[in-house]
Amino acid sequence: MRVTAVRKAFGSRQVLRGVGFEARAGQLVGIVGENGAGKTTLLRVLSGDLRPDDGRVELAGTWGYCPQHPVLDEELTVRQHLRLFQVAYRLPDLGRALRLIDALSATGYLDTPAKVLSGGTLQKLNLVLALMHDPEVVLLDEPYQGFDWETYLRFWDLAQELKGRGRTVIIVSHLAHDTGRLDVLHHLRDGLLDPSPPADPA
Ligand SMILES: Nc1ncnc2c1ncn2[C@@H]1O[C@H](COP(=O)(O)OP(=O)(O)OP(=O)(O)O)[C@@H](O)[C@H]1O
Repeated sequence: MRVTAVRKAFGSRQVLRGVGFEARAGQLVGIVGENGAGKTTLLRVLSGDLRPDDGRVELAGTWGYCPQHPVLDEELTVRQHLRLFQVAYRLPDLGRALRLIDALSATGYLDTPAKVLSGGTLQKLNLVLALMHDPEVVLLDEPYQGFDWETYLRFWDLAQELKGRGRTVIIVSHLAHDTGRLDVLHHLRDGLLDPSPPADPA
C-alpha cells in the first residue's frame, strides 16, 4: 500500500494535511494519535469509504476494513452476518470465518442476534467480517476495543499469523502501548504522520 500526500478537510478544519506512508507485505503497521487526531478519517480514506480532497492511495490486492463502529444489522445473528458477507465476498464456504470465530472464543454466540451481543462480542464479529475473505491488506480501526485480556492476546496471535503469511496489517489506535508488537509505528499529529524508529522488541 502506498499513500501519497493525502489531504482531507471538514469545512475549515484541516484534518489530514499531506499524509504519506508505505506499507509492505508482511508488515504490522501502527498509526497512533490522540482523540480527534484524524486516525479514523485516514482509515476511511484508505478503505475508499471517504474521498480525499487531494493525494493518492494505491493498494495492490484485496483488502478488509474493520471500522471503528460495527455496521451490523441488530436483528441478524452472528451466523447470518457471516452468511451475508460470504455472499458479498463470494466465498465457497464459511470455513475460515468459523475458525476465526472459534479463535476469538465466540462460537457460543453463532445463533445470537447482534442486538443482544456484548460490546466485546460485537467487536469480535466486526473483526471476523474484515478478515474472513483473507485479504492481502487489512485496515483495522481500534480493533481490540472492548476485548478482555485473553481475547486481546488472541488478537495479537492472529495479527502475527497474518504477518507470517505476508499480509499487510494496518492498526489504528489511540493507545501507544504494545508498540513492540509492530514493525512500524507512525504518530498522527497536526494532520501529518511522524514516523518513529522501529519499535523496540524488548
Ligand atoms: N464526517 C465528519 N464531518 C465533520 N467533521 C468530522 C467528520 N469526521 C471527523 N470529523 C472531525 O475530524 C477530526 C478527526 O476525527 P477522527 O474521527 O478522524 O479522529 P480520531 O483520531 O479517529 O479520533 P478518536 O481517537 O477519538 O477516534 C475531529 O475533529 C472530528 O470532529
